[in-house]
Amino acid sequence: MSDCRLYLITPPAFDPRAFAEPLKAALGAGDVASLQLRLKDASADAVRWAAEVLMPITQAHDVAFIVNDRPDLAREVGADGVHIGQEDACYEEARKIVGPSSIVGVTCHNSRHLAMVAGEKGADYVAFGAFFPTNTKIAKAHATPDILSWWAELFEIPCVAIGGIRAENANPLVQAGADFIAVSAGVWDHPEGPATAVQAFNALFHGVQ
Ligand SMILES: Cc1ncc(COP(=O)(O)OP(=O)(O)O)c(N)n1
Ligand SMILES: Cc1ncsc1CCOP(=O)(O)O
Ligand SMILES: [Mg+2]
Repeated sequence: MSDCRLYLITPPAFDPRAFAEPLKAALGAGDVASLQLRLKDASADAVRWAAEVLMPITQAHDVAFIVNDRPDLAREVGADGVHIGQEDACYEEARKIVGPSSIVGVTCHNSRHLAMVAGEKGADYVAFGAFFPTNTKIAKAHATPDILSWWAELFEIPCVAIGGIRAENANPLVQAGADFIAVSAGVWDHPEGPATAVQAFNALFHGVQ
């Protein structure tokens, strides 16, 4: 059994009240560590409203709620943390806004250098990807599992694998030492529904030595 856990990313656009149902199904189906609210190009009010609807659900399941891109909104809505990319607020600014006890995660693409810099600054996790083709985002980089095994061997800070991951292709990433597998379409667009996808990921994590 591995210690790897699921890190869900919301679909790119959704109606919060309608999304509450698949979210409850996913979180009720098995272990999920966190949910990232990722609403690109949405207004601040849309992010606030989504957080208001979704956070009570994540809290009820003991799932961390992370806001993408916007440390200011993460703080305002009382999220557990923020995820920042290389073109978002810098680490220092994000940390200053969300405070010392909130989660700050940093995109590191396929770069060992970016990951070491983020870790040195105090990031709570580093994210590598994209590992597989994805329609969710035009990915800037392609990562391979060796960056996960390199990181896991040298550093204690958790690493996240992201990009086109489904239960069927995740095994090499789990084997390589990913602490979290970040997934959007692989859960929300699963042909048998999000609950089946969450179960399949957890079965994989439990089966890996
Ligand atoms: C867990 C996780 N990893 C990577 C990303 C990508 O962040 P970024 O590079 O800033 O791109 P956008 O997601 O903002 O389009 C992420 N969101 N989450
Ligand atoms: C946000 C992000 N960053 C790199 S790939 C990606 C998309 C993740 O979504 P999916 O799991 O649907 O590929
Ligand atoms: Mg970003």
